[in-house]
Amino acid sequence: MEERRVWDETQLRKYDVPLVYVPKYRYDDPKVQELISANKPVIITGSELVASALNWDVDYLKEHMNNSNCTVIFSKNHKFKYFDDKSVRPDVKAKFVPPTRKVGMKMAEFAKRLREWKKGDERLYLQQMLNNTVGPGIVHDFLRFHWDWINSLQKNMSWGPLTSNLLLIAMEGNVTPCHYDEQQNLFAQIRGFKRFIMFPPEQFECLYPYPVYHPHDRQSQVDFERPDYMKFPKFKGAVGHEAVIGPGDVLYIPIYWWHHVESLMRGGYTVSVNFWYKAGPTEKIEYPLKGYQKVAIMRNVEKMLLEALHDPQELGPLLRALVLGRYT
Ligand SMILES: CCC[C@@H](CC(=O)O)C(=O)C(=O)O
Ligand SMILES: [Zn+2]
Repeated sequence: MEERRVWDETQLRKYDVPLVYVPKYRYDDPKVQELISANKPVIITGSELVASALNWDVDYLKEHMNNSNCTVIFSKNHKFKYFDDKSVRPDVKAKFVPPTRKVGMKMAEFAKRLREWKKGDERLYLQQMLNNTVGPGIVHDFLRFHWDWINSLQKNMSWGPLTSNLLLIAMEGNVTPCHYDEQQNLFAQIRGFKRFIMFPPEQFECLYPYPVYHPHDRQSQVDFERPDYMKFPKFKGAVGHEAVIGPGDVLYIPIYWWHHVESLMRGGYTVSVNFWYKAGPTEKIEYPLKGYQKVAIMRNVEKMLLEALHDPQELGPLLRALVLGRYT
């Protein structure tokens, strides 16, 4: 049946990227397991995975997890580009300008800042791992997640262990720029609507990730709002897979798939919980290798060459000498 639209296209940001739609199926439809085992994205409805948390708004969370110290990210614009400057070399870190800043605060303070936010203020994005500092009310809701469904999925897909559940509370219009993760992800939407634009690992060449040693490792260098086609010409060839999810929906984001994520403009703040799983063991290696396996190989080659060469500036010339006129 035609579902009632509670959002419209004007709430989506416009990018110069052709899009195809991610399919949507009920959780008990065999297509869901078929797509997930093929590492393809799918919107899963009716799973009731986080039905016990559909009442998680900031007032309820303030009530039941106010002893937790939550990580809140501040940004001067709507983009929250992830960075990790802990593991980078001192010379790289010295040159790096972090695009956002992290502050620890209680849920009550976050709720207050959300309420009192006005145009021109830094935007906020709460990104906090659910841990044993949450109150008994949250534990109660968490224990009532539809674990037997997701545990059977984890087992059938021979995924590794669940590593974490991240609670995400974003202001309307917030954007997490395009990046990939090295974990399987079941992304559960609780409040508001989020839009994903995803690209398979095979489109690595269109998305130009930062060097592995950079704080923005795994993030695309392409600014979707103002793509630099001189520097990133192959971005013209990118084709995105679009999914818009709302309360009760779960989106499967396959490991190594690129994803740009935004909370719909004028849609109010959004609440989500993700489920990150380590990859399972690779059964039989089949040739030709899959896109994601080649990405993993390229990451290892970069790391090995950096280890051997020491100076990142030497990596380009060496790889050019290795490849140009010989493998091209
Ligand atoms: C820090 C994680 C943010 C999330 C995207 C989003 O909801 O803004 C994501 O990228 C993921 O779940 O992998
Ligand atoms: Zn991600």
